[in-house]
Amino acid sequence: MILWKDILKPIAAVVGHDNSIKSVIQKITSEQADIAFVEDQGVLIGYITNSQLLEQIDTGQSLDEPIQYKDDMLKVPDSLPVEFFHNVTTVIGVDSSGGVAGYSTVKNARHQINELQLVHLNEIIHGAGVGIIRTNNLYEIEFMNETAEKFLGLPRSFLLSRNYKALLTMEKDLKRVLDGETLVSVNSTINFKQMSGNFYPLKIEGEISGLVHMFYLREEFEEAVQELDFVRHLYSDLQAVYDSSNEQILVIDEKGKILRVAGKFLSSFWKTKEADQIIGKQIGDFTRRNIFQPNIFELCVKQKKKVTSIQESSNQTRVWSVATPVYHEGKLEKVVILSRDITSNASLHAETDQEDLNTHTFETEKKKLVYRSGKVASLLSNLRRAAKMNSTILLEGESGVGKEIFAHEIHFASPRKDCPFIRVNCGAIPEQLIESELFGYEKGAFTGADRRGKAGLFERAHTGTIFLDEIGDLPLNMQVKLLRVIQEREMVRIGGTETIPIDVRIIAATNKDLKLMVSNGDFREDLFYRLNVIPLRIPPLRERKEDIFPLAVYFLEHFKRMYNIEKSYTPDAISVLEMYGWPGNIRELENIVERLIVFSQEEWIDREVVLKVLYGEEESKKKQPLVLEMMPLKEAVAELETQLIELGMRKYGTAAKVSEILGVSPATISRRMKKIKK
Ligand SMILES: Nc1ncnc2c1ncn2[C@@H]1O[C@H](COP(=O)(O)OP(=O)(O)OP(=O)(O)O)[C@@H](O)[C@H]1O
Repeated sequence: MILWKDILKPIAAVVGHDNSIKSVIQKITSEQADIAFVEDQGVLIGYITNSQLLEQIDTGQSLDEPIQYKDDMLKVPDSLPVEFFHNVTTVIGVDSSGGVAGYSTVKNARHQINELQLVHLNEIIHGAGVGIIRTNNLYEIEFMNETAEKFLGLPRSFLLSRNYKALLTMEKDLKRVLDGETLVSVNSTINFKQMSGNFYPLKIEGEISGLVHMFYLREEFEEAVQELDFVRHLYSDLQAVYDSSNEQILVIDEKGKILRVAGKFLSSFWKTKEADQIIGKQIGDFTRRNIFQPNIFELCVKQKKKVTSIQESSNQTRVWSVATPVYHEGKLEKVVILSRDITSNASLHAETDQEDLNTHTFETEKKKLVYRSGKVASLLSNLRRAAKMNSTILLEGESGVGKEIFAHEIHFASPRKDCPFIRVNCGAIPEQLIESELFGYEKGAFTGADRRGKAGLFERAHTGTIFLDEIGDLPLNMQVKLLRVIQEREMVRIGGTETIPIDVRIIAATNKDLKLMVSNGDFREDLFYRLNVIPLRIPPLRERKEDIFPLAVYFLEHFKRMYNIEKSYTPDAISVLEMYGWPGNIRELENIVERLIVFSQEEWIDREVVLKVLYGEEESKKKQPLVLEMMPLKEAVAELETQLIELGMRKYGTAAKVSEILGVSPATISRRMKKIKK
């Protein structure tokens, strides 16, 4: 609100009501005023301006004649807001003590109000990026805001009072504005800056007193348009990238609703054909229905940071996912999840194995054999001794104990180590192919055969080692043929006549009881005795528990490298692994470690997750100790005692403390410990 006192000017010249024109002109000139106020006995009764004096002279009056002053004047308290009154041209402001505080013409008051309103308007639109320039009706710049200053790159001190019309280059005549026209969307240039904006005539009391130019810089606007264009192109480029990407890109809102899917849609993971079918659904519904685990969105929201995890679906599709939270002004807005199918890597691995198995390429790379137990150490020393000789070795052991890896050890410890090592999985080759695979064929031997003929595995293993895995699965007719090769050390290709000498070291392996098979008539006795020259039994993992920890760490390292993530076991987790019975032996341990990586959501693989993975959700909730296999009671009690003492020693370090906790004498603990060490 504008008050009169804000705009009042001081009264410079006061004259008497009977003063001559001449004396008033002298008074106004000496005071450098353009208005003189008329008084009578100390009271202001009117006013006279330069132009009124000139009018009087114009009518032929002599300079000595008294002035003809005007009295359309009103006295108002100076603390009141400015308002305009009918038939009043000049206002005298009176202060609180009744004295004259100053004057203002109505025209000046309107002008001032306009000015202040413009300042006000500038404040309101400040930041909107609009330049404002106001001129008087001589085009002289009287007001400009900071944006105008910034846009034009010229300081206010330079521009104020300058002729805007002279500075401005534009396609329309600025005079039209002063004639009352509004010009909309006019391009103009000043100081090499291109502007676009509107020109408005500024009216005060119906009279045009100047113009207002409101504008923005064209380059800024065009930049914005270009930016928009760029974003549009970027979007279509990205769409193309997404479509050819191997990754699935998922955008989820802060509440877990799937907003968008781009890139490769992993349909088998979702168990859904089309990406459209998951849009709008809650991600949590999928994990609740166990379509896959874990809910990486939830992990990301909880941890408020980027998280990585392997997600596994109920149909064994595994994806490696990275979830990134997107924040806007400190608030979670969405989560973007990139997922890559790693099932294909795994099956690729299996396929290569399969291929090895079918084509039986040379497997010369030695696999690392990890162990810590005395049992494996002594087995290895026997095995290496046997390796030096050429005798046939029969490896016996449960499935998954690592028979192949021990066969490798034999080969690499033998004089044949630089020659081929050929693995034949007797159980995996179709019966009708087994003969041609083992012994090869001559060209044209049978329909579908390679025209050039093919060497069999025995030929390819010449001078090296042939590892006949799952020998118990070899069909009886093939057992006869194998026996002949072993006895005669020579063979003939299918369809061929030439005998080929064979110099191979045979290692056979089985997880079946071959003796029992012999007595059942399923395995030839003569072949059994030919193979069973040096039998070596590989103990199951439960009989060499000391190997569990180094193997678990070895596989964890392997998967950490494979998936490029960081995880470690807690000591309790290891204890649980060591207590487990491992019916599937090392192969099972390997699989379990991979699953632990999938299911552990933190960087630590803890006891709970191990229990869950090993025994399932329900079993894992049972109180320890867990007895999941049948065993003689005496053995079970001894096992429990051993585990309690070992756990106690790991936890408390001294026999005294352990005895206190277990409620037995320290002597009992020492005795048991001696027994354990044996
Ligand atoms: N001591 C070990 N150190 C490192 N890896 C091992 C060890 N023993 C076994 N493995 C690994 O465990 C897995 C199972 O081993 P392997 O295939 O040799 O078992 P197997 O006894 O031949 O089983 P099958 O019943 O199929 O004959 C393989 O990946 C193997 O590399």
